[in-house]
Amino acid sequence: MLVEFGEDGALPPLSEEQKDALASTAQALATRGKGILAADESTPTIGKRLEAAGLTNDAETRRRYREVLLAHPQIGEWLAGAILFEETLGQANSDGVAFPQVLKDKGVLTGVKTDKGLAPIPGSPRETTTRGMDTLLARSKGYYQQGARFAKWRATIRIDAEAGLPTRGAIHANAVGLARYAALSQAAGLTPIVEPEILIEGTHSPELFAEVSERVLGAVYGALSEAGVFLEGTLLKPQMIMAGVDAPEKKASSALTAELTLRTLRRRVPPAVPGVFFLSGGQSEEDATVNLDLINRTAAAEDAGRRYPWTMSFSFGRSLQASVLKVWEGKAENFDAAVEMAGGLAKANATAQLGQYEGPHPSISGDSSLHDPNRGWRPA
Ligand SMILES: O=P(O)(O)OC[C@H]1O[C@](O)(COP(=O)(O)O)[C@@H](O)[C@@H]1O
Repeated sequence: MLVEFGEDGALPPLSEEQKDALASTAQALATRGKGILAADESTPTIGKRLEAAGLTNDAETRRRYREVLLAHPQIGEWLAGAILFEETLGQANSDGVAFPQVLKDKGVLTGVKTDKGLAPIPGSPRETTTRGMDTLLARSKGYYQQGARFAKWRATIRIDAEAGLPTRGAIHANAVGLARYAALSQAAGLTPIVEPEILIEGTHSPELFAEVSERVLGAVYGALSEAGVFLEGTLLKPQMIMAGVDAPEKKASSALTAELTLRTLRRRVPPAVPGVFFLSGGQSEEDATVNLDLINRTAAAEDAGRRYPWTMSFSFGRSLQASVLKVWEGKAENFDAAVEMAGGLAKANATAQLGQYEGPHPSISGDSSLHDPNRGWRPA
């Protein structure tokens, strides 16, 4: 039975049964040797990618493309979950099987993007908060009925040291927003993935990226605590720590990324959280895999169980899709090859979760990336 608001409008505490269900979803998603496919791009975002590949951004093309991503028969060996956009939740594959059922049949949990995109903060328009809170509880209950068991909500933080960004106000507003989202998702039976994405756009050094990440994660876990969120029934989706895309020293080495990412997580993520699932953030497909692998190898060498209690895996969007889209080209005759590519990318990253990735990488080219400089706010 899902929670209703009390007469005073407040959320009653979760029952033990509700907590058990939320925690077991989080634990299933955090299964070692598996990760999460993020195929939840909103219509404008997927539109940019489809249009760049010469395809039309209509509902049927989006359905056919999502079918490619979810069709591999062994996908459940490498993916514990897949995050869908709400439109996809209500669509079916070409045999008429609803996508949540397609995933269930393969042992993959269905997730859903529950945010409604970004809006500029009045007075600091290069910073954003995330939209969709007013309808979140009702929508989340509906998504649960459609088969979703976990949710994702993306907040973004921009670094621009010269302009004084991020502001304290933006960090606070986004932390509180993520905490409210997490509490409402749990009330609806959905395990929340909390995503405070620190944008890669900018000239910042990896060290500044790490410093900002610590501030942001500190604020987020403080707000989750204030909101009474049950941490065992949550997951974190952060960015790996690296240089800004326009930094003079453009590419941080994988070793530095692993070191700073692990240090940041160690300092700020409570052990009660079962899993940390990195976003790919516009890295090339191969870089994302190599970095995930090195993070897990480094953690293992440092006594993973003691210092890093969470599963560290992937919740990649672009790094699991760029080559798939290139192979598919929207053509029926490329379906099988594109499905193989989707499976190959998922498998490579599942191996990297175990710190056992040896290559060669299945992507078309090492620089296959869908980096998009406008992933902060854009008009809806
Ligand atoms: O801008 P949108 O449409 O909300 O999409 C944001 C995308 O960012 C992610 O949160 C992370 O994706 P990447 O791995 O491509 O960085 C995806 O889950 C999601 O599809």
